[in-house]
Amino acid sequence: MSGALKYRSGFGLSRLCTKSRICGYSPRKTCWGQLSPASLHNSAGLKQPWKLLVLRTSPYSTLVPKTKPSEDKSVHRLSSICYKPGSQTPAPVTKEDKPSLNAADKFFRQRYAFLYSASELKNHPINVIIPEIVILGRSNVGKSTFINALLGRSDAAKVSKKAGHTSTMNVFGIGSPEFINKDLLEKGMRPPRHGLRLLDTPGYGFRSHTDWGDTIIKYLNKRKSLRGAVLLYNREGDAHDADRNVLKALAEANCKTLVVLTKADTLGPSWVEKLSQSAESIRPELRKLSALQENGWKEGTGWVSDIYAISAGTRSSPKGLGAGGGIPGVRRAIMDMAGYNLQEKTGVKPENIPYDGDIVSFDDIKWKS
Ligand SMILES: Nc1nc2c(ncn2[C@@H]2O[C@H](COP(=O)(O)OP(=O)(O)OP(=O)(O)O)[C@@H](O)[C@H]2O)c(=O)[nH]1
Ligand SMILES: [Mg+2]
Repeated sequence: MSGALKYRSGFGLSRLCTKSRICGYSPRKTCWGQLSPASLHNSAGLKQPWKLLVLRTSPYSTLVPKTKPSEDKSVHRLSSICYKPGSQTPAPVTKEDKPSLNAADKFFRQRYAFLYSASELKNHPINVIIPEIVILGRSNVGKSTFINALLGRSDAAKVSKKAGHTSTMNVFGIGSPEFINKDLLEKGMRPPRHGLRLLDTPGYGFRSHTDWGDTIIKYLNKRKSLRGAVLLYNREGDAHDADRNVLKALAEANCKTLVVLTKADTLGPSWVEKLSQSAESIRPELRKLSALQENGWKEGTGWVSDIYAISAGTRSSPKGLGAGGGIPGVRRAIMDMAGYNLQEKTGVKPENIPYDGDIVSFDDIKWKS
């Protein structure tokens, strides 16, 4: 990721504003289920997502209560379950890790707002400056639960035992916008209210719809503010054809990819070995895929070689895992993918360095699907 602009923060964050991604678009219809296309509705059951957007982007203060009754305090603040290549045990959290884990923790918990639901690419409002991270995975793998855990809450995204619950792309704004380069805002544009956007998506596979997949594939290829994808695998890490198709789509779109194994708590006392086996089985697939790409989607640059694990949806976990285990490490990895530099020393005042990269175009809203 080439950085042209750098801000320094007051509490240990800085953001690298990157040049826009350029990627080809080839429509595919192989992902997101085999069910017959249904007429798409947004999460409130309305057929006009734009109206929903207007209704739900009410002033920020009404979206985030001052008291946080549902704040989930079960996640240990600085835990991380990260399997580095060749290692059979998770990398220990060291003293040096703590400031960056802490900074990511603050950023994610600081503020959030539900912004809008979109069932088609053209329903996504223009966003030229706030980095976006999309969460992908099979139906029921735990995407919505994962978003709640990242935010340190239990009620932001709707969770269900029933597969296929999330049926639109639901977008959350999080963190402070203080490191975003506001120079890129055109006259009349609203200043950013968040530092990052997270997108919950409908799952693929069981009870999914082809239309959902088409929309997401278009989003991966066209959205210039997209900085990366978190691909959730179930705990066994067993890749289905649907997972492979999505990985291929990410590779072809040259979208930076972070793999996270979910539901680690269900693995029992030998979770360390089982997760290690999963990580070791996923990496060769990623390597095989990146060998076929000529667009730069390689280990390290195209996909993150560290594989993370989490147990997001439960308070009781096997020994050593901890309730909500691993979430803080993933928060930091997401911020890294989004272009934030968490290694900066704290207490440094913001500093502007002129942007010399491409100006991100304004065209998101004009695309027709
Ligand atoms: N034990 C355990 N259960 C989890 C975990 N994460 C999610 N779940 C459960 O898995 C089920 C599905 O979770 P969701 O977050 O709704 O899954 P999803 O991927 O958003 O599902 P769709 O929106 O249908 O694609 C729910 O019953 C969650 O409580 C986890 O880490 N551990
Ligand atoms: Mg969901």
